[in-house]
Amino acid sequence: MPQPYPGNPEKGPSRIRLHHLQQAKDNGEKFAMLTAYDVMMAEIFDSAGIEMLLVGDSAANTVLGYESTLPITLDEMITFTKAVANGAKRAMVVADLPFGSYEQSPAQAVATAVRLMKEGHAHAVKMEGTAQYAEHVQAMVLAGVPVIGHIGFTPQSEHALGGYRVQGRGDAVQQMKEDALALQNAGAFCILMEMVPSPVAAEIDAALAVPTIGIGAGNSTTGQVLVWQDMLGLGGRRTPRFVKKYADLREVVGNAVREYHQDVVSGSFPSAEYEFKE
Ligand SMILES: Nc1nc(=O)c2c([nH]1)NC[C@@H]1CN(c3ccc(C(=O)N[C@@H](CCC(=O)O)C(=O)O)cc3)CN21
Ligand SMILES: CC(C)C(=O)C(=O)O
Ligand SMILES: [Mg+2]
Repeated sequence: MPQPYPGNPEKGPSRIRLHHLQQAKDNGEKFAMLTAYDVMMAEIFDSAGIEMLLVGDSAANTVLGYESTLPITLDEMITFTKAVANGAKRAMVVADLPFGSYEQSPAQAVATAVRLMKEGHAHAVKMEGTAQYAEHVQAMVLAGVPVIGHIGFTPQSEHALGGYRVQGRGDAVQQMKEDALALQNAGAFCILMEMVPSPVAAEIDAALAVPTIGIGAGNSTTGQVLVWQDMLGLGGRRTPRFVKKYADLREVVGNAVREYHQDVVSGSFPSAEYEFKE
């Protein structure tokens, strides 16, 4: 992947587009995606060189506090997407199609994707689903919507899948490969695989012409994605095993806020430098 700023503002594309991601796959290079749900984190991730920002329906968990991704609405997703688009100068902004907003028909999927692009200013959408959703992908692509297919563990189907578990073991491998190929052939520009055994993800990546993104899918996918609150250690809840924790923001924020509280109750904040004079 061509490297952006920091330190290298001249080199690299001003906006990550589909062909840059395809080039990464073709050249054996990698790219990174992080979730984002608001403008400030979007700005930080964008300036740090993250190629793709995912406005995940994981906002249901990380922002709204639900136990699953099922309750988040399209209107809520549009609000978060707008905020992220406002902070993303270079990164491609991808929005999840939330549960219930696309399954009924290709037409419903198009209408939802159009709202995420027209009102949310997303550059692309991601849809959970198997080969049975190929027609949905085809209809969105025909309408000018770049689509990422999300296979493997698809959290919107947790109740159908029997909980949060690794997918694509044993007999399911061939089916998963066929799903990936069908979604690619329907026009998906990228396939995301969640909680898939690494050798299976590697095999599917090799079988596909388009780039892949992994989360809990090993090191052979073209790109990787993590939920930012997990990788920066903000989430207090148990984090999945595939998460590497790069910071402990829960501790950083907790300490700073405790200090502020202490300063206020002791009367040491605000001191003179924070006051307005007459
Ligand atoms: N904060 C957060 N991080 C995520 O990665 C994430 C979300 N939310 N919400 C939407 C989906 C749901 N995902 C998840 C959430 C939890 C596990 C999890 O608890 N995994 C355990 C158990 C796996 C098992 O039972 O086999 C693990 O140890 O990895 C996995 C994927 C990934 N996405
Ligand atoms: C975990 C990623 C892939 C996702 O779909 C989300 O954040 O909603
Ligand atoms: Mg999602």
